[in-house]
Amino acid sequence: MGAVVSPTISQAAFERTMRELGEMGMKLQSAVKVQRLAVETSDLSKCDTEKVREEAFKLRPTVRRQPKTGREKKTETEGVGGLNVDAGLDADAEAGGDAFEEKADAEVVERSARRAPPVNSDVLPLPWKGRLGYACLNTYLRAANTPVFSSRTCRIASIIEHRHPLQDPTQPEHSTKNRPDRTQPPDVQRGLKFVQDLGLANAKDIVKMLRWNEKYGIRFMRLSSEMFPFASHEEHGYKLAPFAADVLAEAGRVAAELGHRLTTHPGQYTQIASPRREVVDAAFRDLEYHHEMLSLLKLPEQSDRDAVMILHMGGVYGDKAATLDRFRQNYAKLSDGVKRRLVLENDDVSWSVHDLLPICEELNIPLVLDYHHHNIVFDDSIREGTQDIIGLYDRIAKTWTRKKIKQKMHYSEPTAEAVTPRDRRKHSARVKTLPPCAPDMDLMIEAKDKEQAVFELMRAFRLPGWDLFNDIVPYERDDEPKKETKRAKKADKNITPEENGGIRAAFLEWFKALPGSTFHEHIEITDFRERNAGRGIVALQDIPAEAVLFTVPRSGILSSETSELKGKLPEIFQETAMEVDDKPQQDPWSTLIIVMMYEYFKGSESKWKPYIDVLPSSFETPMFWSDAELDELQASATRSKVGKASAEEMFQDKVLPVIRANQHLFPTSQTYSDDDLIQLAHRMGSTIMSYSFDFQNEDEEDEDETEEWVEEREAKSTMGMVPMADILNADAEYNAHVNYGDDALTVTALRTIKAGEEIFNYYGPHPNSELLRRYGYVTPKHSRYDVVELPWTLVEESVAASLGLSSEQLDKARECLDSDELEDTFVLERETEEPNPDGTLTGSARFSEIPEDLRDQLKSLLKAIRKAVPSSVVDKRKRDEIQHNILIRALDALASRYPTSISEDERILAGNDISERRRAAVTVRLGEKRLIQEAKNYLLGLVSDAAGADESSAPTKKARRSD
Ligand SMILES: C[S@@+](CC[C@H](N)C(=O)[O-])C[C@H]1O[C@@H](n2cnc3c(N)ncnc32)[C@H](O)[C@@H]1O
Repeated sequence: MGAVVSPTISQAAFERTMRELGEMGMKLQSAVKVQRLAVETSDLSKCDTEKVREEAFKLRPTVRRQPKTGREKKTETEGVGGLNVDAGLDADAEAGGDAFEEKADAEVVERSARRAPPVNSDVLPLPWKGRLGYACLNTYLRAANTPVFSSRTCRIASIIEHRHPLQDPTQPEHSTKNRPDRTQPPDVQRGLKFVQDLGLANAKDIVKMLRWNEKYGIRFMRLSSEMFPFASHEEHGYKLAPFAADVLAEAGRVAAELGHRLTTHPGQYTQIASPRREVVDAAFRDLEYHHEMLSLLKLPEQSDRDAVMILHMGGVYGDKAATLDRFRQNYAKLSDGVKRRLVLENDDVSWSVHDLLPICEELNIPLVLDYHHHNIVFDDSIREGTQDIIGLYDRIAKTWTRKKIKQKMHYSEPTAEAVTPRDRRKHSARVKTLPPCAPDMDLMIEAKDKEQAVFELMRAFRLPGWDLFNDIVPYERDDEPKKETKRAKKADKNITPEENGGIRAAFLEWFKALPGSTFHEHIEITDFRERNAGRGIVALQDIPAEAVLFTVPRSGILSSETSELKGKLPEIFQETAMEVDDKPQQDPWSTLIIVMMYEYFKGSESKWKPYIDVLPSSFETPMFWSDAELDELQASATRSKVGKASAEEMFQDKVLPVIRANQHLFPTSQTYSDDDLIQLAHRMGSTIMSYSFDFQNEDEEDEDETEEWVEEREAKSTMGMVPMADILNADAEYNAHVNYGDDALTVTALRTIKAGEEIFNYYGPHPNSELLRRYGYVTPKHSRYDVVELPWTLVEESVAASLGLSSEQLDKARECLDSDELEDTFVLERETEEPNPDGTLTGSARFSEIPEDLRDQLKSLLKAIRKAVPSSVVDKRKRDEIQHNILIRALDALASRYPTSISEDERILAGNDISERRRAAVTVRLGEKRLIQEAKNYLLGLVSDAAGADESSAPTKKARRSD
């Protein structure tokens, strides 16, 4: 028995420990950051900060991603409420993996200690007379209050989106308040200007970096290849001269004035020896782009010659000789300008110094020696280290001097514990020594800490300039706590692009592998965190109406029908489980939560693991707000609908007992406290709220049902999680539709979807308050559906005040009414049209009617008052007017429950420094106040119309009388 039980327990305990270690790792990481502030006091020989940092990263739990969708009863596309899920599962798995690898790691470190140093030479190039440089990014300036950097970029979809004018073109763009307005006609030039402006901002920052470098003794820098985003793209590319010549010339002027060297390094995909035509074409375009950028710097002759473009040979494509031949042929076709600047660099996979030197000599191409790469790809007949190439130094130098270009080299070091070539490809954050190069070399330090790595080297060897940066603190500055806090919060809430990309790619791959799934080739999952909308799906090319965007097989839906838990715990899924009295009755919510927790605890054993990984773990719904945040909703009825306590009661009654009683089915759950399990249930519940769909069970479909999808969802419908369909965001104007088929759900385009457009589902005609409650976001387009709840007590108070009744008189009148029939609240809303069949909206929304049930109930009360308090009887002809005035007074009372006015709220929303939650709360309460105002204006209109009618009828009567 023990042998069976204990592994489970130790595994569970282990996972828990690893989770805690993850948290410690985070703490360690921040501690390390703080330590790193003290560059001045760092002692390289004692403290390997890089190793500590690497360890901290290894232990860091994977973070999470963004909120999700919802569902709406009357619409067929029923996404449920939304949340942010995280990759907590992933984190656990990874952390577990790390621990299992601990032993192996120890071995690795030991072997590493035995390994020859990467630079096994006695030569130290001292006294140093050369230039040390860093590549592309200055970490200190990047983190400044106004960041300075040259790699602002965007996605192609953003270029396409920015072909449309901003909602308010007179104002700057804002991530939520002033976006491109897709209802306006697109203009290619506008999109082009958008991306070119990014490039200009990048290029303008070169001067700032140069001046900063100069101040601290750095005179060598690589320019970012991302300077002008997509400039070499086949379709979206552009020339630089027409718009960037001046800015680049200014950068070049400053570089020349200060004697700084500028170089570039086109990316790894720029390969002119590829057997694929399109790769070579793209490489040619990219090299021309880099050449144009460097030429527009208008550098003095020697500096211009030194402004080289470093290129790798690229792949081997199965045949080194053939690849070299292709290189020769294509090199011959390059423009003279490109040829002048082109330099080849040995890489860390295939092309060693020994491979490249001959072709460089043959074609008159300088060879840049990268020590780090060389120590991975070296001539193993000799040995690792620099000994095999020191003899080649002269030949390498000649490849430069014969073109009258100042030689440069690259230097970096592998991370401390790296042994295998794969491990060693990772550059360390800083470097500890100088390579055995000539002391006047231009040496590019390729280390993650960029300029900080250069400083550390300067300080370690007291290189010229080492005393200049005493007064500067590295990039983790403590003079910007606010900014850093804000950023850290965002990073915590949303996973990093890398993590996101990995999880997203794994999910897409998983989805495509589901039998029966399809995914249109012209759509892609996209990151919309910049506008707080998590992920979504966009069209990459125009997609015609009715095209199938993707298909989700029913077997891929996660529900109580598809999860194997149904077979393992049939009792909770039987219909009787909903009916037996002595146990709490399960319901579709509780069963789906249990199913999701089952799949969660299964971890990598779950069929849905890649899907669960992309679900959210944190949420913006009011369920997770603090009291202070909820207070911002003021008098909105939303506040009373959050339902946290009732949700927790349900988890206690229905979810926890099932998990506790079946721990073998929920491995590791025994290491969770009740509170932990409740938190997990919250997470699953909120995910279901904003992501799930309602759909009819296959075996319960009406035999005669000929419609493909189901309009009305009856009691037998099931809630399920529909991968991919729930990646779609929603909009009041939507362009996609979910069709419920027997075997699959298909999502089709309702109208032509233009390239760059987001694909939107429809959650239903929800007011912003409901969008917030279920999905955690609000949007101006849904304000047409806003509602406000008028409590009946306010109407009664208004009646008493208007008619001068005492509370006893009101009570007496109330006794004449059947209290069971009385409604507590009435919902006021605007009259608005349904969306058109193609998902667009026409017409406006306006308040045009007092709800009939409110009118009837008020009439009944007034009637009862007439009966109970005959002295209060008013002129019959005035009854309508009195009713209207009673309602106006009630609305005033309702409005007065909101402490701020409409204009104050508008001012708050117009401000920039407002958190997303506050913005959402203010939007909700403002929408309600506006509706109250509109309803009041409507009633005032009725009153004044009636007065006008009275006036116009009065003289007639008088006239009649005088007759
Ligand atoms: C079904 S999910 C949609 C996919 C989700 N964006 C994601 O990252 O997984 C529903 C959630 O997406 C977000 N969402 C959907 N439509 C949105 C919109 N128009 N604006 C902002 N957020 C939106 C909300 O957080 C909502 O709870």
